[in-house]
Amino acid sequence: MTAKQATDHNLSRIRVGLAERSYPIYIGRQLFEQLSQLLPKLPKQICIITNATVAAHYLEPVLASLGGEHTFLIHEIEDGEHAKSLASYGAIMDALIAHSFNRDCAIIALGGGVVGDLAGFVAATFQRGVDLYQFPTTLLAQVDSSVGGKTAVNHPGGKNLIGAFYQPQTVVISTDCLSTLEPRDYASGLAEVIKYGIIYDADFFAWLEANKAKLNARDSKALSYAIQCSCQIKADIVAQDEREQGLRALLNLGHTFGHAIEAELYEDWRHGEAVAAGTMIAAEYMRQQGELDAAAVTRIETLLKTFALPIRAPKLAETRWQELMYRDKKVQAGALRLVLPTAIGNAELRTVTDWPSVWSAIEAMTETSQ
Ligand SMILES: NC(=O)c1ccc[n+]([C@@H]2O[C@H](COP(=O)([O-])OP(=O)(O)OC[C@H]3O[C@@H](n4cnc5c(N)ncnc54)[C@H](O)[C@@H]3O)[C@@H](O)[C@H]2O)c1
Ligand SMILES: O=C(O)C(=O)C[C@@H](O)[C@H](O)[C@H](O)COP(=O)(O)O
Ligand SMILES: [Zn+2]
Repeated sequence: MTAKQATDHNLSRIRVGLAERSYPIYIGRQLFEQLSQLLPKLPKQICIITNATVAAHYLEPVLASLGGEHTFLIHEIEDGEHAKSLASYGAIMDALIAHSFNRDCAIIALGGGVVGDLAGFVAATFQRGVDLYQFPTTLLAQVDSSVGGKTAVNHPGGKNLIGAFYQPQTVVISTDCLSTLEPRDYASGLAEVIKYGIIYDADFFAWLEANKAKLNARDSKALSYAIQCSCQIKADIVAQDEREQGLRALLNLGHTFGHAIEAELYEDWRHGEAVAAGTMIAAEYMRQQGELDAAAVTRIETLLKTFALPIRAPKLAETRWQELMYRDKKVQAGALRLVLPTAIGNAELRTVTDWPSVWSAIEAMTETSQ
């Protein structure tokens, strides 16, 4: 049965077209119940990486729909950003080896971005690479982390410092998962959705503004549209620049600041929350440079606030900001490179050597300055 014949009429399919290999993203309702129709025949050995929170809701339908002819290794990691670690990675490798998993096994990531990034790095490196399937269950993972092949674990020194580009075979987005998501995790995903509007698509940004009430109410049609647009934009960008030589860096809007916040306060800040505060600093920087009009900054702030996302950064010492931001993967020849919005719908990657101007924007956008 092909995707088009699958039982859910709302099913849509986006292709991530890469030079070496393309893959589909399926988006629809109750897709975890239709896996045998959507996916090619999977190998006998399947390792599902998940956590207890997600497993309680979605493991059973996934197992039932994949069928009984497989040998399953279910590996649950701890819940939280701290689990995106080399220790978790090592524990999964130990389990795969202890259970005699071979190179023809498949890894399924069932969970949010933490599970997806970690499972992706496992798949990229176990026996030099095995098939990876992404089943994202948070909004953030559905619109961003499951697509495009960035896999990673964190290091105490910073976010995503150890990882690989490794594309999945298929991404299956079952949108009903979002009904069980905590409000802060839902909003965190919306921060990455808003990012796409700012960097790439002014019409999409305006649509988000017009549909904010529906999105706040998790209206399924509005959500489905937002997920499809987000995945399409990400697929377009990744298809043009898989390894982040240029264009793809735009997906990092707000992240040089956001990753610094997360590295310092990951127990308290969700990824999307840190990205939201970081986006405001980037926008304020451009306003201070006279390159983004105040009305655009206000539109970004208003939309982020609508979803209860933080629009101000926590107070950190200037030296700590510098130390953390200069660990960013975009740093080149010792210089910061920041993604900076020039208008709603457009952003540029710029080398910035004038630290005082960056600090001025950070200071203006810190909590105490409200
Ligand atoms: N690879 C990429 O391109 C990329 C892109 C964006 C973010 N990321 C990474 O993703 C991570 C953040 O992902 P996240 O926001 O999904 O966080 P997460 O994976 O920690 O999930 C958030 C919370 O939601 C719970 N959860 C997951 N699905 C659920 C569901 N359907 N119902 C109820 N609870 C559910 C999780 O157990 C967790 O407690 C960060 O590490 C970030 O760096 C990666
Ligand atoms: O896919 C990308 O490219 C992104 O930058 C998406 C980001 O939302 C994501 O948080 C990513 O993991 C950040 O990448 P990093 O290279 O800064 O670690
Ligand atoms: Zn991100």
